[in-house]
Amino acid sequence: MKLSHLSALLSVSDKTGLVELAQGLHALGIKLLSTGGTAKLLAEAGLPVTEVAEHTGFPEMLDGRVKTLHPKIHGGLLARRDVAAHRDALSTHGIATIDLLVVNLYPFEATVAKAGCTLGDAIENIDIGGPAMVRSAAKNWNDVAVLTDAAQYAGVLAELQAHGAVQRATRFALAVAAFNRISNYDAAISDYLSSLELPADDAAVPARSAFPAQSNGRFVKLQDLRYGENPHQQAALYRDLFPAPGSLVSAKQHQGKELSYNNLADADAAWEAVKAFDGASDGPACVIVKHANPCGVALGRTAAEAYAGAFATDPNSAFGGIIAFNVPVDAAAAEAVSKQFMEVLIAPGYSAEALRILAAKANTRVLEIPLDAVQREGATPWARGQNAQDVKRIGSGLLIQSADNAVLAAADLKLVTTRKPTPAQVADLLFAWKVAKFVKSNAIVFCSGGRTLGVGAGQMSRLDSVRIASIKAQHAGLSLRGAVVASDAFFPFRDGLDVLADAGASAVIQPGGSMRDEEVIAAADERGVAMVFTGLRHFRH
Ligand SMILES: NC(=O)c1ncn([C@@H]2O[C@H](COP(=O)(O)O)[C@@H](O)[C@H]2O)c1NC=O
Repeated sequence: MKLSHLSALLSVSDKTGLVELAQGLHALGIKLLSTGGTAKLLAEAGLPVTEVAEHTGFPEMLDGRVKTLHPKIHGGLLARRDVAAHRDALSTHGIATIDLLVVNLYPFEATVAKAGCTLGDAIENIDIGGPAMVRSAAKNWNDVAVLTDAAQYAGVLAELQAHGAVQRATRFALAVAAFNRISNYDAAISDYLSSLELPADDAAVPARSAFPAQSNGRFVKLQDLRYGENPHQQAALYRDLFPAPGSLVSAKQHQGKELSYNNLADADAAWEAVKAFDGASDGPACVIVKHANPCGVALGRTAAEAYAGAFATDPNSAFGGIIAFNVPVDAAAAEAVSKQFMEVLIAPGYSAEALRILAAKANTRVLEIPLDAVQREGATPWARGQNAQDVKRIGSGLLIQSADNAVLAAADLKLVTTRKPTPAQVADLLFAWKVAKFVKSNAIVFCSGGRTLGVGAGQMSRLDSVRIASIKAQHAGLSLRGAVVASDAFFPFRDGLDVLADAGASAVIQPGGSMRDEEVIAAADERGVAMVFTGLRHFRH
């Protein structure tokens, strides 16, 4: 097929797949027009290409700041082929139409992500001519196909080969993708510039705030949801433009009903909590979540053992829960969880046998989220598979904070009582503290032997959370004798300490910092309870 009346303008920073695309276009008879570096590459590949400078009669200038900003380019992209006056204007001024635009932009995002990026480097990587052409072509999508991503090349080439033209629906989709790309590009520029402190000169690396003067959220829709938190609310699921490895939005669903809004919210709570335990160093962990709170968390030698511990904490609440593991689910774990009704099961993997067993629970949503790309010791929260920031919507506003990614070690604990916790108690205190972080405030978590025994969540009074946690343990038939307790924030009075000591607790972990710390420490000493302070609070609202 010869499409010799068509011409394509190619101007790309990232040259991936470019030669193959240009070869395909050339084979169809499409004329190639290109900017300096791109033209050079095409010419080296033996393709006949006209340089933009030759086409416009104007040299590229100002270190490439002006290359394609010319009426011969923008006229060729913007002219409506169905309007006689546009066609006349083109012929009066000797402007040829451009039917296909292939552009990707200077790598601004990658440049500013590098440590040591100077203000000057950042500014030089703001592409001007590229986005201008993309806008022109995308506005005139009825007549021009605009490609802004190498992933689009093969499909467009195949359409040209099959139909001799790019289909209308494809041109529209390409235009939408093009506007999304330049909108994301401009948002990245705005984020960068509005977050920095102007340095003395352009050769300096500017200091940047994590909270830019304008926040430009960039999210991509994954799916519409049947409804929101309640059936009268509409909802959809979005992912970050660049999701962190091991995050819920990258889940593969093996089976089960469509995920609902509440399923996703609870699944995220369960997954983030179980991921806090490293399968390699902590061993298998299982978290069961109901209404965004863990109702059971346990470690075990196997996934099945971890599940048994988590389930035993609160079998009533576990019904219809979300179950998450930090290690692959084997047949034994699949058999074990299959005995209960669960909404969602999440794990980094499943054995073939486990998937076969779970298939019998056809409605259960079974999600797989690989954890291999997560770097436990990664330099950034993103590399560690965590959000760097938390965002909460308030009336006409947002609250943005750095995420609560703090992790505590035994060496960080401050002993405040005469009685010292044993090494086994210290391990349990750290386990309880990790769990408390994922429980809504006021959070109280009784634990022993690497498993929860009673969880008090979301109460307006800390004392009530202690009472509820101990009552729940009683209902589950679990003794709290010798248990350890984590409190997400300090005890304001000794009463909470007294209730947990009455329940049988022998060691407590809490931030400290109350006006009445002395009173609470005295109560612990009086009751023979060992207590450590973390100096760190884990409020979760
Ligand atoms: N200044 C211009 O008129 C201009 N026109 C196109 N560009 C960009 O130049 C790049 C390609 O340059 P080259 O073909 O020289 O390697 C592309 O990323 C394209 O978006 C421009 N560069 C910057 O604005």
